[in-house]
Amino acid sequence: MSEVINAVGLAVELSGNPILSGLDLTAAPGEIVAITGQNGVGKSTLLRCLAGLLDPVAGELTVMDGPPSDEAAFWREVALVADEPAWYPGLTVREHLDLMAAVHRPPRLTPERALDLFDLAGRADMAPLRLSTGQRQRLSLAMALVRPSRILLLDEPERGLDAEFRVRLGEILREYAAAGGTVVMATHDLRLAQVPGARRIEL
Ligand SMILES: Nc1ncnc2c1ncn2[C@@H]1O[C@H](COP(=O)(O)OP(=O)(O)OP(=O)(O)O)[C@@H](O)[C@H]1O
Repeated sequence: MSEVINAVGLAVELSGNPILSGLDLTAAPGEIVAITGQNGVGKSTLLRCLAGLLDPVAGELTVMDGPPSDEAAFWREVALVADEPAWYPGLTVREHLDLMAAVHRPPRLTPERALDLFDLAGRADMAPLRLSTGQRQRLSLAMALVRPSRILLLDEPERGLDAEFRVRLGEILREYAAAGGTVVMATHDLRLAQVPGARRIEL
């Protein structure tokens, strides 16, 4: 199986301070890689690097066919859920999902299926800003999962989620990987990091 992410000897600095050094990481289609470690160890920094939002100062990094780049062609294959997205004013929860399904063809999930899977059916006609924190996080994840992608990058996807939904999230990620996708997530949830089939990397 050929890897879709390959980092060798990666080093990253922020404002001249070394954050990561000598980091090796691989991820193949069908894999879930869970990056764990203490606050400030560099998990989000690593994800930003994999997303092409931050350039390493040393090492080799390949994501799919080359170095990651913050360009439309790259983002067509890569879905990132990190900070809360900017919600479109005037669009409901359902319409945010409709938008994803209309733009990214063919959608992985219909908006109706996503509303069910992410327990948002009862909130479909509300504006996202009227949702609770955990419901907004579920909408962020649902929008990423409606789109087709090869790589899913998640920064603390468990943020705001209740214990029951965290278990479901593990199942959703397993399904994504079983269909050939690659998940790389930074997490503080050790149960999520140990979802069957996940490989854990402690920074
Ligand atoms: N602009 C910056 N300049 C210098 N250092 C920074 C900058 N931004 C972040 N850092 C430092 O980089 C380190 C790594 O931050 P990062 O957010 O990647 O950690 P993390 O492992 O994701 O932490 P957490 O578990 O708290 O989310 C931290 O020590 C942080 O203080």
